[in-house]
Amino acid sequence: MNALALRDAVAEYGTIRVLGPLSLTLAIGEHVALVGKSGAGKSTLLSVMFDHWRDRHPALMPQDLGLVPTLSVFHNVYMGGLSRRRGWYNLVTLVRPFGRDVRVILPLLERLDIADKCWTPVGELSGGERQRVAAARAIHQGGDLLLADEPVSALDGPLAEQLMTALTTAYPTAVLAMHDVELALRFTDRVVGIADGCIALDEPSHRLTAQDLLPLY
Ligand SMILES: Nc1ncnc2c1ncn2[C@@H]1O[C@H](COP(=O)(O)OP(=O)(O)OP(=O)(O)O)[C@@H](O)[C@H]1O
Repeated sequence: MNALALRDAVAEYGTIRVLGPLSLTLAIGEHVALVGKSGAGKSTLLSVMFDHWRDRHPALMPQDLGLVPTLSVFHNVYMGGLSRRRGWYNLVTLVRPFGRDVRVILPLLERLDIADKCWTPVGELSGGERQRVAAARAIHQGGDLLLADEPVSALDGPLAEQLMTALTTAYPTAVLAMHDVELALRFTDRVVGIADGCIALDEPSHRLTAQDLLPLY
């Protein structure tokens, strides 16, 4: 996979420009945090990346998670790999999952500390549990590139760290919008600060402290 580049990207809602023009190159193997205050344009930038790099089949973990509340945790995670199976196989799975898929998905749920909810409908889970299901689905999808919007916003402490570890280990290249700057600095290689839809800061994480990011807020 070659480097991923955006050149003079813009996004508008109606006649109002909310992003760009903005250029950014992402090296393969790089974990990048997008930081900035609410409304700065982080989600918009992630969706521009998703559209622009669609041919790389990025895994997307959207802010609203996009889970199906009536389906079980297992089935929501299984959906990450839907395109790998034939239609009939997916239909049978809806009624009676195959053992080989359970043997793949259950250990993933165990790693994220949510295996006990495997057969629970997602609509009955807490916000933090749902976030871990969405992360498991993104990991189950597999691929080279992850785009995640606030993937650990409903978690804190060890669970947030566990999820950040799982996501950054599963995906060699990732862009993660994050509001927890301490976590962003610890788990990513590079921080891109967004302000008013433009890049206000772009530095390797090891050169930054949380204090350096304060002017973005
Ligand atoms: N559907 C929409 N219609 C019109 N304006 C929108 C829409 N979605 C977002 N915006 C505007 O675009 C700008 C950027 O929003 P965006 O969601 O990208 O910010 P963000 O940095 O992700 O914020 P947050 O941290 O709160 O999620 C904001 O001014 C927002 O009001």
